Amino acid sequence: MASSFKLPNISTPLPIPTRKSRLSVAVVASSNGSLKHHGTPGLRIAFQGSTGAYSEFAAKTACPDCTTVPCRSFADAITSVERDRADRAILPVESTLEGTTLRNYDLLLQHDLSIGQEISLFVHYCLLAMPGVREAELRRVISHPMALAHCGRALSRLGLHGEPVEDTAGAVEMLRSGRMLDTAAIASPRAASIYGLDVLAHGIQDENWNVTRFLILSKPQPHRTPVLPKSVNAKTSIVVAHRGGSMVVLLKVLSAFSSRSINLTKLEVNNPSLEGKGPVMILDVRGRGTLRSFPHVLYVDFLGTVADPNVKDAVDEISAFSEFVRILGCYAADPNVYDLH
Ligand SMILES: O=C(O)C(=O)C[C@]1(C(=O)O)C=C[C@@H](O)C=C1
Repeated sequence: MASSFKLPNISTPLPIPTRKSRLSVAVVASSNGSLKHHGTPGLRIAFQGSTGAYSEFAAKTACPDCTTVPCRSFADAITSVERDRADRAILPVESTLEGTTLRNYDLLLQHDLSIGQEISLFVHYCLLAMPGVREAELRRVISHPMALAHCGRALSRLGLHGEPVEDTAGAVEMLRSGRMLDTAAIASPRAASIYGLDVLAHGIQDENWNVTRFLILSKPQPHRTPVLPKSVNAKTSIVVAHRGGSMVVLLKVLSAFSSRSINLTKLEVNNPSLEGKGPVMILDVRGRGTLRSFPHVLYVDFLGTVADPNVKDAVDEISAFSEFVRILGCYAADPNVYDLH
């Protein structure tokens, strides 16, 4: 049965990224010029990893005055917000090299947090080693699995075996504390300077255009519609769950948006059964707060807010033919890609 669409839980809008943060972040893409820049001192943003992780840098770029809260896992970062140990959690959700990080989307779907902000970072990877260690002395490389995957060509060229650890900065910390002289880490130049390591090679990612998009999540504030400044382009993220053939639903979803001239910025089918995996679990935040399972879902991001009747009509139409629709958040679309210098 189709779920009826109601206005979603939407969090208070989060601070919009500054073009140049205290960390000397250079904005590479041009700003649309309409965003206001401000920070929220004292805001605590939970991230997965150790100080110096890319996620931490993304949080600091999005909100320069925030305090970052390191967590062991992305799930812990979410729990920190649920238990009021942090105000926000930041999750990487897609990268140009690997596509959508489905594991983090699963977390997003299984918890009652809303997306309040997005930020995209150029991710430049460096090969780091203990001071004085030369490339020829290296036997292995440790890093976050995503970083190892993004630097596959460099690893083969070096003839080095990659071993996954929790996060990029955690790998650097391990080198430092274990005084590992035969091991390198893949991490950011910022992590190298925080932990006092040498950078043996810069920009070792397989592709130059290596961008990771992060979402900043907060507890939803019930019955609040987004209060986004008029000058800001709003973006909404939804998940659409269905049981029938995903192609039919896909076409219907496209038609609901195209007939109203609503621009999509993301459209992805997640059908885990194709890889022999279990169903997608989604927390029904509007119903009994239970986890519901669906064989496949669509992730859709589009420009606009549900406060706009045209957008609301589109979502109502989708709700009428699908099994379940959840609004994941409505936030300021950020056209920039930020760079780490
Ligand atoms: O390990 C880190 O530094 C992270 O912030 C995590 C993470 C990820 O999970 O994708 C973030 C961005 C980079 O693509 C590599 C790793």
